[in-house]
Amino acid sequence: MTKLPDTDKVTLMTFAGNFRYATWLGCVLSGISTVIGLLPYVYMWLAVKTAITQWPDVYTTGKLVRYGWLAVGTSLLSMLIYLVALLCTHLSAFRTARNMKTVALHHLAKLPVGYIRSLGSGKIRRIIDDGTGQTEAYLAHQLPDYAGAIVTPAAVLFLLFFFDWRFGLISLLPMAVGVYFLSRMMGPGMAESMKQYQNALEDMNNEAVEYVRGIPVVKTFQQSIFSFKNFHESILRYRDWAVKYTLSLRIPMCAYTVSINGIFAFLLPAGLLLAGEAAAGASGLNVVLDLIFYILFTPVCVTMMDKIMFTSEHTLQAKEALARIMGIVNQQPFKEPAKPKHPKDASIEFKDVTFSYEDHTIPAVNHVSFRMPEGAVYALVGPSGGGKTTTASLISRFYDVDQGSILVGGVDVREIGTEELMRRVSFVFQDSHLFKASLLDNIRAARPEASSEEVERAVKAACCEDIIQKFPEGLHTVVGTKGVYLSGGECQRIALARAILKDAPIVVLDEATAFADPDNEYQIQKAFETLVKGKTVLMIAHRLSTVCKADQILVMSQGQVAEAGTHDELLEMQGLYAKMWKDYQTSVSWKVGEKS
Ligand SMILES: Nc1ncnc2c1ncn2[C@@H]1O[C@H](COP(=O)(O)OP(=O)(O)OP(=O)(O)O)[C@@H](O)[C@H]1O
Repeated sequence: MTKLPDTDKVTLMTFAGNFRYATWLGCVLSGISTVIGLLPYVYMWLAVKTAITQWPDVYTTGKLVRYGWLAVGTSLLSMLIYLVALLCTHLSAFRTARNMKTVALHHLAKLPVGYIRSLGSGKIRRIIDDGTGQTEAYLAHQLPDYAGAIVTPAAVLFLLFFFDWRFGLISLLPMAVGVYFLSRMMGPGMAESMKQYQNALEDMNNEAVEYVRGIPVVKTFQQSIFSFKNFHESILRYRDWAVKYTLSLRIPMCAYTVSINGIFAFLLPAGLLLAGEAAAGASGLNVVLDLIFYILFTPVCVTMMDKIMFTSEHTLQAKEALARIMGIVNQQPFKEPAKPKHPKDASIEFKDVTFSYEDHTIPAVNHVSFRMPEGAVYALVGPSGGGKTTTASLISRFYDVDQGSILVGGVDVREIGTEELMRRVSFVFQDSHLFKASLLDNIRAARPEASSEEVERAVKAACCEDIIQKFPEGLHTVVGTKGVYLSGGECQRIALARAILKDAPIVVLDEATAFADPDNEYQIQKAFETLVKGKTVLMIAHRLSTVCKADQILVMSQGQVAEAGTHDELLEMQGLYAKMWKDYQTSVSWKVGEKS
């Protein structure tokens, strides 16, 4: 895909590229097919007329049979043209959806991790996956149908007035009333309703994902009602919206349906009246024959109006889906420096850093300053919600600071090119994610150009050999398929192999041993020692035993560094750390079943 034009000029056809001609061709063909599709009604009526007027010598002129075949032929021709039309629109629709997805996903990869987290995976999936699906269905089916539906009125009007203008006028009257109510339903309020509809669905998606992710916790703690609350509330919000929306459409929808389906109620009495006036003879018969035509033909008008109504709704849905995808595409990635600078070493310095999450008034990190020389091991500890994870994530620019600056190797992280910054920092998260790919590819994600030998060395250094040996396909085993699942601790060891392969000079570790059993923890510690050798390490830990040997321990509380020093210095201070240490000692000495 070439570069996108300005946002207000972006339409679905922008993503179709040259395939837009296929869409236009499909729409024109659909219009032609619809007009040809009206002819069978005319031929059927001509056949009926022939049968009545030439009775009993119906077959002598051969007209009846000819009209019959013409009705079948035009009907088949209309279907064939429609088939070709759909073929064209499908080709373009698939291409458009693919391009939209590619553009959105490529752009998403450039956006700050913080933005992606704030959006939530349920919402992202709905916007990109469902949004492109909606536009695909719209371009493939609804747009050609719409093209047919808007071409039809001209032909319909012509036919309505061609046979008997009086019946034409009578048929048109209820249709005009229908159009009036249709326009009331499709007004500007409808666009707003579509927005609310998408919002409610996205909310429900996010909450559903959160709920499913939390099911193990729900089951363990028997908290079904409590944990279902958010999901339940999002369903209730959707229900309220749906009920309000349905009620608001109740009157115009009923009036619309009654008027367009009520054409017969006008036609029949008018037909009787006009036939009565024309009295007996040829003109009376003509009126009856014309009436038959209108009775045959007006259901086509009803179908046409319905198509216009439903397509208008789908047009708004597709527009809204495009707007939401463009919302992601227009999100600016962090500005790349015009002249990127290169860090001179692997030191880290926080200079009076303050950061608040969007829509939060209390800063998660509040005037934090510290300096880590190259090769130092620092630990972040402190009560939950103290700001440890946020502090660590600011180093790799998951978010940009509000005040102050973070220097890596003496250079502000905003002046380092994103790729270089990513190369210099390895992040091992609490819940290390493995892709649904082979173990080899999972480890190689850190450095795609790494050879198999380098991956094997990393596997050995991260003590992952036992994991690999468990599977007959070894490193080529695909995670997440055919019952191949790894425990939390095993995932972390693979993540450590990934980080070892990356060999970045700075390592940020978030709760690396949190999910591990004793055996895994031992292996993780061994892998961890290999990983951090000669590196600058910032480690977040709850288990204080793992941070005793750190060069500096920063105790974070309410977004600030409350205390800093070595383990011994902090114990001497008799402050927050000393209290945490005492609590920790008590907790490790607990024995199950022992009375305190
Ligand atoms: N994505 C987010 N959006 C809004 N607020 C957040 C977000 N992540 C964290 N916070 C808030 O920022 C504050 C600091 O959170 P942070 O996760 O950094 O603390 P922490 O010390 O790492 O906690 P824990 O030890 O429980 O992981 C908390 O008040 C938390 O509620």
